[in-house]
Amino acid sequence: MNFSQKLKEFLSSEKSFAVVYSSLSASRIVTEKTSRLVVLDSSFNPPHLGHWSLAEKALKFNYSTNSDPQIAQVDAIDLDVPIEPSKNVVGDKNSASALLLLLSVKNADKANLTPAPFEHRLEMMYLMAQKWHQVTKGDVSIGITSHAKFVDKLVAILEQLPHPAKLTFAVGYDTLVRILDQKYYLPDRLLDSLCEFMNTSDIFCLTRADDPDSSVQQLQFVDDLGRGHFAHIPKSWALSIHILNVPGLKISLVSSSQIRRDYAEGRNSEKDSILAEVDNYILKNKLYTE
Ligand SMILES: Nc1ncnc2c1ncn2[C@@H]1O[C@H](COP(=O)(O)OP(=O)(O)OP(=O)(O)O)[C@@H](O)[C@H]1O
Ligand SMILES: NC(=O)c1ccc[n+]([C@@H]2O[C@H](COP(=O)(O)O)[C@@H](O)[C@H]2O)c1
Repeated sequence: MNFSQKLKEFLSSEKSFAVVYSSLSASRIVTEKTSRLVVLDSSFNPPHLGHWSLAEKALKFNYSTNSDPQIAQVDAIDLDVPIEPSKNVVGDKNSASALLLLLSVKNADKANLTPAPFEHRLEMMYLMAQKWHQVTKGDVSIGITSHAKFVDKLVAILEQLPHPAKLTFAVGYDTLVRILDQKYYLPDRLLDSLCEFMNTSDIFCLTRADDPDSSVQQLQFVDDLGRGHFAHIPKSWALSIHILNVPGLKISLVSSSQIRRDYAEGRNSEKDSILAEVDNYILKNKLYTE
């Protein structure tokens, strides 16, 4: 797939969101049957199995009981052994959910960080999307946004949905904390800025093992939120935040920056953290060599 033209068109347009690929026909991201669209927003630099796992868990999650139907089973097996995409993530039960891989060309914190050009990232996202569709049989699309903040991403995506669907933003704990950080909304109040977002969409959050906060502290943060421990955050918002900790999940240690360092230093350790197709692409195109 050649994304250069689509990327060029997007960057030179006034648009803040565009769909550049979909497993559905006519670049549709949802159908009339889709009740939930899971949005995985990232700089995909490169896409890795931590992203895959986050999407997988967000799609499998039971939002009505606030639980992961497979967590008991996952606990019972040896989580230290395989790090591979698991099969049949999206079964019939979840057939009304779809995944949107969203490339952010602007970041709320990092200024113009482009170790791999956007064309390459889109190609790698496409490899992940193809694999996702092949393994899970689920609907998946790829979008680009120029919005850095989630509140703005939500509005831009909703504007282009041909059918109404609930949006669930799948994020790691480090991102959840930043979504709720007042500093991104100044001079406005967090309460005013996020109210609509929290009332209309969900956040699915996976704990991260590489975070300075322990998994217990990460779970506690959302628990405290629901108890109204933060004066500037309404406790009702916790109803829209679903946090999941999978004990021993090795993939929660993976990060794009670590993978880039591993490639630059010629280590082989990154192979366990990305799809083989993405690994081949990185090597073929000599990405992250310095
Ligand atoms: N291993 C992981 N487990 C859970 N969430 C993850 C994991 N890796 C990334 N995420 C989440 O995926 C989203 C997009 O991640 P991002 O592109 O920033 O990846 P990253 O690997 O953290 O990148 P970088 O190391 O360059 O900061 C963020 O919400 C992030 O918290
Ligand atoms: N308040 C917010 O909505 C907020 C804050 C920090 C990062 N972000 C976004 O989260 C995504 C992931 O960010 P990092 O790559 O910095 O982990 C990016 O799209 C970034 O712009 C949003």
